Amino acid sequence: MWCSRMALRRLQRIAIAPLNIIGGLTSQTQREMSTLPRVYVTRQIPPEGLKILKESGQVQFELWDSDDIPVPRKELLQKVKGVDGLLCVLTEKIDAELLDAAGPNLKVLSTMSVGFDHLTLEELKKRGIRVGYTPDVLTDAVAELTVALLLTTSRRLVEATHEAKTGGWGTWRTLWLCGHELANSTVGILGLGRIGVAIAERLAPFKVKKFIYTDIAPRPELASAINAEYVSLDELAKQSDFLAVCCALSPETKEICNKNLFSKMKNTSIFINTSRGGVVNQEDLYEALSTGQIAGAGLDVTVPEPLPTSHPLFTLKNCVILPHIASASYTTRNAMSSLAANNLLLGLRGQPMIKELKL
Ligand SMILES: O=C(O)C(=O)CO
Repeated sequence: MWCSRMALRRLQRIAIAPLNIIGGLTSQTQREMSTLPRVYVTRQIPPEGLKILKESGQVQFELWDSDDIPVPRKELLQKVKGVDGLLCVLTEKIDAELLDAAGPNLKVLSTMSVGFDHLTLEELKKRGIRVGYTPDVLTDAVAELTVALLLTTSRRLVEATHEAKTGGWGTWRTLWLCGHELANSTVGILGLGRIGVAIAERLAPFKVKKFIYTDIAPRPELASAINAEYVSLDELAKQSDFLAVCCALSPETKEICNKNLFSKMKNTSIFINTSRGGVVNQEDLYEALSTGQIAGAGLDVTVPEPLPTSHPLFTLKNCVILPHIASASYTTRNAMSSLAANNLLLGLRGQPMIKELKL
């Protein structure tokens, strides 16, 4: 009895180590370890999530121990062989090839993201793999960043600091670096969900006159919280002084922001995207910005990511581009990693996850 408790304690300590340092254990502990579900983690996730996995004593896991470079596809296809669970981030494409490489043991996938356009859901469903994701915990951070990006773009802050630093700041001028203000404006939301509501709640104190939104269908419960009116996509384009894209990327929303939409927008409008780059046709956006069809764009997401520094959008003064940082606060990224770790562990125990996608 005493012996097996010791072994269990040792086992719990060892379970926190990446698989590749299992060697050197007694054969008894190795035998006990080998019965724990195997998990591959595709990124060095923030410490709170890692701690949950380590202290669970429930899994043996290996992780790609870097946050700077994603795991190379070839390595990933090797590492997933025979795993029971996979914890990934949004840079990993989870498709038929990867699921075939993993094989039939794989029962749970947990993504540390609210977006799931990197997952081939039909393939996961076909194989009976359960999927966890991380909504809600990032809503505040994404809404905050969206407001920051909107103001940065509409009040031309990047141009302004550049001018101040590089000698462009002459005398006080009456129309120099003028932008567009939120007071008395109409704000349009493309895709009204938790994040869209949180953005509107933060913008309302800026004396916005009206919120409008479009979606597949009206969403009265969410809309009533911000007193937003449901309109068609055309009306959204026509009426919005600020248009914030908050929809998920899907076959229906792919490049939904294109020439057709931009051509209906006002010349004074500001376009903001913190959802996914794929919802925008970037050539059409470049055209709209460079011809003055719209006044400015703030993008936290692009295709591809990273956007090559030689991309034409980087040449435009009226386009502010951020490197996909909407959820990047310490609190939020730790909360996302904890939720992803807990979803994974619950899934492997056959219990309901905290946040599980209905496939
Ligand atoms: O969670 C996501 O889907 C992101 O884009 C990162 O915040």
